[in-house]
Amino acid sequence: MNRAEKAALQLQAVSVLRMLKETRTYDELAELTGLPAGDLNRYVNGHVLPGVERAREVVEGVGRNALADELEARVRFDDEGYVDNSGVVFDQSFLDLVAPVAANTLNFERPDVILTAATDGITLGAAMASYFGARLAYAKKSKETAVEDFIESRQRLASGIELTYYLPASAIDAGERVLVVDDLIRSGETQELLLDIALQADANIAGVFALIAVGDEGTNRARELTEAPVGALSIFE
Ligand SMILES: O=P(O)(O)OC[C@H]1O[C@H](OP(=O)(O)OP(=O)(O)O)[C@H](O)[C@@H]1O
Ligand SMILES: Nc1ncnc2[nH]cnc12
Repeated sequence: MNRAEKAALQLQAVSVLRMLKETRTYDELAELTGLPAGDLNRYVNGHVLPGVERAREVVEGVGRNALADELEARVRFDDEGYVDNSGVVFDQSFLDLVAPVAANTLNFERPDVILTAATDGITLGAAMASYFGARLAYAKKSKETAVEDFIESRQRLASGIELTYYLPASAIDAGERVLVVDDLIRSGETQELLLDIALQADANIAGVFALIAVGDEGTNRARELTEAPVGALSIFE
């Protein structure tokens, strides 16, 4: 880890602690994290930064569970099991907290490009790209104007409807490491199309990450298509 990465991790831990502090007293935060309340006060108020190892424990341990709880509190299911995740994908600062937690706990290789699907994957993709210093590419269901060359991937869904995603061919170079992300994975059809686009670009897959997995169909499908790590922050049955 270089110095900038250490500093990013330390600041990240402060952000996680501040988010947790919003709904807790310092004593409750001390109980949750196992850290002394006085230290937590100094971190939250920005007087002192946690050491790198402490920062890692906060981001990887408490951070992950707390974020998963927060995510679960923010999403709503309708009567037919569809998810309203606007409380999550519209909140860039929440997503900024997700990126390092995902990276630290799922052990992806550092990507060159984050690949996602318009529309709802874009804000998570932007947070991940910013964290890794990677580019963001998003495939769309229609062709972007003035772009000549596209990679396209088409699939007939169980419903019989055909779904096509298009990505400007210049968005990914051969040999680049691509991390595929999305807000939600259910059937895995979208991830399959994104993985196909990355393979058409002769890229290497670094991993597949979703905020929310509804059941395990989609993640299992992705695991059949790549040996890279596949995971989600929260799984809903
Ligand atoms: O695993 P799957 O069954 O493929 O479902 C997941 C996909 O569905 C949603 O996108 P949607 O197609 O609704 O487009 P949107 O982001 O524009 O709403 C979601 O953002 C994922 O991309
Ligand atoms: N919002 C949503 N909830 C559940 N499954 C989905 N598949 C595509 N969009 C979805």
